[in-house]
This record gives sequence, structure tokens and C-alpha cells, in this order.
Amino acid sequence: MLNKIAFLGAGAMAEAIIAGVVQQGFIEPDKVMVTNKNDPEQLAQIKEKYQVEVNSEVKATIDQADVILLAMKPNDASSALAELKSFITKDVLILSVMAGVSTDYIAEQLAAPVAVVRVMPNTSAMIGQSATGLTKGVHATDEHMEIAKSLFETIGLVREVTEDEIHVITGLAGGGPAYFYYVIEALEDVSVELGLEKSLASDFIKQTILGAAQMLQVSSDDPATLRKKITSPAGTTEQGLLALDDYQVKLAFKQAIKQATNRSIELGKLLSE
Ligand SMILES: NC(=O)C1=CN([C@@H]2O[C@H](COP(=O)(O)OP(=O)(O)OC[C@H]3O[C@@H](n4cnc5c(N)ncnc54)[C@H](OP(=O)(O)O)[C@@H]3O)[C@@H](O)[C@H]2O)C=CC1
Ligand SMILES: O=C(O)[C@@H]1CCC=N1
Repeated sequence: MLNKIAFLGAGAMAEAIIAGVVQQGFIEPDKVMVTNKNDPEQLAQIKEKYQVEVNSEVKATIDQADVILLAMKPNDASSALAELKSFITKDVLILSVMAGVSTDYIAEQLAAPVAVVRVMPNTSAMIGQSATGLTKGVHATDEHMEIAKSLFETIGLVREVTEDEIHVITGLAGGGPAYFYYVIEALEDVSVELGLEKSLASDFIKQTILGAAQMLQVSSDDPATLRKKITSPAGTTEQGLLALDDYQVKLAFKQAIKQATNRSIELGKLLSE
């Protein structure tokens, strides 16, 4: 049982994890303390929404915490770790959701053999539906991994991956919901263009994507087989898929994941320069 989780960072990802772990009952809200750089209003909102504790000081936030979750942007990592360094105790577990930032970098900046688990969730954590990759830093034990796993399993699927693989997980799943939202924006736009009310279109799009996702979960068919079952020869779907091929949409998605993955690698390298 955890004594306290300290969140350094109170932005979109921190909030999604806080909402998830509190609402799924992983930890009592009064055992969660949150700080940020300089936005008391955001802290007040988080406190009001989730009944967690907030504090403007790092020292007070991490006091008595057995888990510290780093949820600032990668370019704030260096200054945040420099501040954290003076307060860190050796038996704390550091979880970091920062894209690209390696476990070694975090331990080096803290100048201590501290247990670090690098985590890549996504914002669907908010409703318990994240897909989260975990990577064990050199000083983290199996017990630390179990703590990290049990925390993130309350807010979705968890898989342990290597530190190389977590870059791909970042490109694929960390930002993954954004790609689906982007597609949905286009589907909404065209439905309105073709004469549907936006809310009607939105209902159909949401149910269609949810149904497709659930089919993938329960069916023994692979995605290509499921697609073929929808595509009648000389029918409507065939025309839709022809357009997607004409516009090289598969290639575009492959390139998107490659670029996002490469950016994760690059963010890590930029910090080490
Ligand atoms: N958004 C997403 O979908 C995902 C994000 N991530 C990772 O999560 C991290 C946060 O992303 P996101 O939530 O989107 O970013 P946001 O900009 O929404 O939030 C960043 C937070 O970090 C705080 N912060 C900055 N410096 C410090 C510091 N020194 N000490 C304490 N808090 C600090 C900011 O405070 P203030 O507002 O006061 O400046 C802010 O609350 C990133 O590293 C990102 O790679 C990972 C997976 C998915
Ligand atoms: O865009 C980003 O850098 C972060 C990491 C994954 C999702 N959002």
C-alpha cells in the first residue's frame, strides 16, 4: 500500500493519471500531492476536481512520498531534476512520463542510484483506458516494477518494454489518441459538408470507431480480414478504400509514427548534449 504519490507537473498528462488513479480507487485522494512550476490556479482546479492535496513547493510535495511522478515537459526536465536533487531520498521510486527522457539521464541528474521507471501512458488514462509502456531503469527492482505496474494497470493496459521500444510506444500510443481524434475531425467535417447535422455525424462516428475497436478486441479475425468482410466487390466501401489508397493514407500513417518515434529519440539526445 502506497503512503503517498507526489506529482511534479499538473498538466494534461498528470491530470489524466490523477483522475484515473483516484476514480479507480487505486489510492485515496488525500495521499496524492501535486505541484507545478507556477500556476496556482491550475493546482486549485485539480484540488477541487479530485480532492487531492496541492502545494507550491517541491520539498513539501515530495515529503514522505514513496512514489514521485515526473510529469513536466522534457525541456523542463533539467531544471526540475536540479531542484529535486537536493530533496531526494534513496528509497523513493521515480516514475517519469516524459517523452524521450531516459532512465539513465534522470538518475544521472539526481546524482543518486535512485530507482527510475520510465512510463509512456496516454490521456485515455482519465477513463481507465490508457495503453502504457513501462521500462525499468538500472536501479529499479522487480518490486519497483510491480508498484509501477499495479498503478498503471488500474488505468488501462500495461506492457513492459525495452528503453528502445518505449520510443516507438511513445510515437504509436503515447500520442496515439491524437491521430484518431485527427481522423474524426476530418470525418465530422466531411459529414457536415455532405449534409448531416454535426451532432448526428458525431454520434455515428463515435459508435463506428467504438464498434470497430471492440470487434478487434473480441474477434479472432485480423484487421485485414475484418476490412474485407465489409468491402463488397464494386460496392461503396471499395470506393472509399480506393480514395484512401490514392491519397497514400497508409504511407502517411506509417510516416507519422516514424516521425513521432524519431522525435522521442531526438528529445532524449537533445538533453544529453
Ligand atoms: N499529453 C499527453 O498526451 C502525454 C504527455 N506525456 C508526457 O507528459 C509530460 C507532460 O505533458 P503534458 O501534461 O502534456 O504537459 P503540460 O504542459 O500540460 O504540463 C506540464 C506541467 O509540468 C509543470 N512543470 C514544469 N516545470 C516544472 C517543475 N520544475 N516542477 C514541477 N512541475 C513543473 C507545468 O507547470 P506550469 O503550468 O506551472 O508551467 C505543468 O503543470 C511531457 O513530458 C510529455 O512528454 C506522455 C504521454 C502522453
Ligand atoms: O506530444 C508529445 O510529445 C507527448 C508525448 C506523447 C504524447 N504527447
